Amino acid sequence: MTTQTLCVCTCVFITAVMISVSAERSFSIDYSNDCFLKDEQYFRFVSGSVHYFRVPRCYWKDRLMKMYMSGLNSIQVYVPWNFHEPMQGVYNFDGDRDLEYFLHLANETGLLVILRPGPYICAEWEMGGLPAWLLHNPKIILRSADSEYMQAVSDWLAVLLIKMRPWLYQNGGNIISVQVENEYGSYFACDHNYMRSLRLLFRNFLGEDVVLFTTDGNTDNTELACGSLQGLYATIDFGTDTNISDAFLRQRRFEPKGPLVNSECYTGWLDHWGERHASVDTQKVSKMLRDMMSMGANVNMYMFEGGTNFGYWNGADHDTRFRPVVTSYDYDAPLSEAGDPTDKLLAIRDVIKDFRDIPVGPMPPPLPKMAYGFVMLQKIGNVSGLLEILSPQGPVKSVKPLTFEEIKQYYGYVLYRTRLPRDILDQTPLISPLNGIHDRAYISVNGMYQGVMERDITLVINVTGREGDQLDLLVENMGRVNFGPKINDYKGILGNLILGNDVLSDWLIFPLDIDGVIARGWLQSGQKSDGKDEGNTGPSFYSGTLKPNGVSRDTFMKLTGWTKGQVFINGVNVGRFWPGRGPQHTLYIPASLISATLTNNITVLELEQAAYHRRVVFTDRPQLDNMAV
Ligand SMILES: CCCCNC(=S)N1C[C@H](O)[C@@H](O)[C@@H](O)[C@H]1CO
Repeated sequence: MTTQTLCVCTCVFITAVMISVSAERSFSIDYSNDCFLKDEQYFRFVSGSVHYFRVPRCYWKDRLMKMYMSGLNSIQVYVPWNFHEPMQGVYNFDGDRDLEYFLHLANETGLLVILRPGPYICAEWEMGGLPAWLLHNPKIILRSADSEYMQAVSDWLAVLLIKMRPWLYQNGGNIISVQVENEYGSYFACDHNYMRSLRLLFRNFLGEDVVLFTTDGNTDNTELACGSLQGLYATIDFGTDTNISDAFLRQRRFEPKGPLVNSECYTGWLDHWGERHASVDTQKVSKMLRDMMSMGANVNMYMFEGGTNFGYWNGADHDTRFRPVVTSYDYDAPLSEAGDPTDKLLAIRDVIKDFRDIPVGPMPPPLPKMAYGFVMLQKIGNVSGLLEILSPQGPVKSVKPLTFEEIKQYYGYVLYRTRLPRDILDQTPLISPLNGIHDRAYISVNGMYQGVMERDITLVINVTGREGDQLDLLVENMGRVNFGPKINDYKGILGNLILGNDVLSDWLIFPLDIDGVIARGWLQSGQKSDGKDEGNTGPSFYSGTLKPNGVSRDTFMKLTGWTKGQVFINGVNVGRFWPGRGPQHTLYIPASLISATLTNNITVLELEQAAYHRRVVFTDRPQLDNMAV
């Protein structure tokens, strides 16, 4: 047989296989029998939400296996646009961002996937998943047919959805359906042209036979009226505080035929700093699940595994005031933040087993935890004194303050510096007249800490000083609003600051590469350490070492006596701490960040007042509750 003949035969064989595979695989809606069909057979999904972007890659299989052993046949997963396109036109799908590897693991575990690529996802994630670089144009209308927004959306979806197409069930993958936008009916714009444009893009990139759907809250019909669209199957979301029959009646008004679907059945709820820890009663969750499954409904439990808002990724809500979400996304979910099965999971599994066969075998046990004990930290220096390292390119000079977005830094911290225009020997108010501190500013005069200004809470602070003294405001982005009309959430100092009768001007604005500097190990204890205790010199870095003990285990870091800041473990930003506000009092540290053999570096950015004892402790249990610190 000639090579050419062999090649032709091979192509024919592969084509035949692909046709036979694709011919057998299909996922669709059966409007006659009000159900989904998988390969032309009745199918009901029992699903749980898990966010790969909130779980270290090394733990994805662990969480997926526990979800499978719980009796789920599907998972539901968002795709945060800002997680994958940090700068416009720059894409990252590596490591903890390797979505296709996550899909592969789900497939390997026997789990189908309900994909929710947004482009907006809400999810208590920074700006609801939208990239902050969209805000370069202050006139942009997010989540609308705005041409600049739609161009960016189209470019992003071209990258993502072309990647996703082979993963569709009918193409041999495990994605059974794809959500367009997210609770669009809850957004003020109600722009049907926007939804029509998205529908066209999704169809263009994914083909005509994928099940596309929408999800909307259902407190009243306006949400579904603005969020649904012909050609996208309308589904709803609700929790234990909703009457199930009433809810599905509202879905039926928009989908008179087809499967009943609750796309977000809330198993718990999110936590904001300074508020009581949210929890949802297990019995209520079990009963709601049983009732819905008895009706033949398709259910996705939001969340099944919540995970963690590592780094700066938490979002915020803003109704009456700015309410940033905590680092933990435990969500009181069936799997804890650390992936441990809870009583809620066991109760849910007991319900599911009455409706479908669940895998035989034990539920994987909680992963071992380690109480590594105390670590003493040493002060390295304050932010104001480390600018040469933290801001090597130097400041941006501007008569008036510029926002984070204007200097093209999107997350973390920026230092704003100016000089006092005159002697102010008496306590003089420093005011942000337009409530323009977004979100917290830590204020120092000549390196001596004065206090905090905070969005919506502390708009005035009294300072004193002499003409020409250095006034520093370290401004923190606490996370962009992820829900509602204020998601175009600019950060930094918005508008001018007034000191007494003076408008402060002639600013030096320092972008800070804190994460890069710490990841490169350029900030170690003993370096520029001032050693002596010269009072509170404002936001400062502290570091110490956790000696290896031959064991690398999950652990929880407790910062009793510290005030507020950021933790880095071996150069990785694990998130914010704020024990004085709570309800979160420990930070989850996955074992993947702890070396069993090398000395572990612990770096803390303390924004306000360090613990006098300079100690932190690594314990074997989390504390996310309303107990005193
Ligand atoms: C406090 C307002 C919360 C708004 N978000 C709501 S209703 N939710 C629906 C939203 O679709 C989902 O991404 C999550 O954000 C969920 C809450 O966990």
